[in-house]
Amino acid sequence: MAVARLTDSEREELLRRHPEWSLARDGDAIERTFAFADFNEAFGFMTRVALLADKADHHPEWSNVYNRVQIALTTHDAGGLSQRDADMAKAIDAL
Ligand SMILES: C[C@H](O)[C@H](O)[C@H]1CNC2=NC(N)=NC(=O)C2=N1
Repeated sequence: MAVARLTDSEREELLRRHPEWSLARDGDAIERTFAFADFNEAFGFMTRVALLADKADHHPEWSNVYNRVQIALTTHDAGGLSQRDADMAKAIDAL
């Protein structure tokens, strides 16, 4: 399914609203790294993100090493950033 990519000004707005995320992959993704007290906390967070992501049918690209979780958001169906990534960043930031 085709999804619209964000315009440059929409991308800037996304970063303004979510300053802890940064652009990656030539502006086609945003990334954020989270650090927790330990693995249990990190994995609990991942579980909450997983439930959100599946409900939204929008899935993160991520990795976990002990207490750290690195998340990249991009929209495969758009070949870059879309409103779905902005919505997911907002939902993750609200956890
Ligand atoms: C068929 C299904 O709705 C699509 O493949 C969804 C699933 N999750 C997705 N997640 C992400 N990050 N990008 C997508 O384009 C995407 N598309």
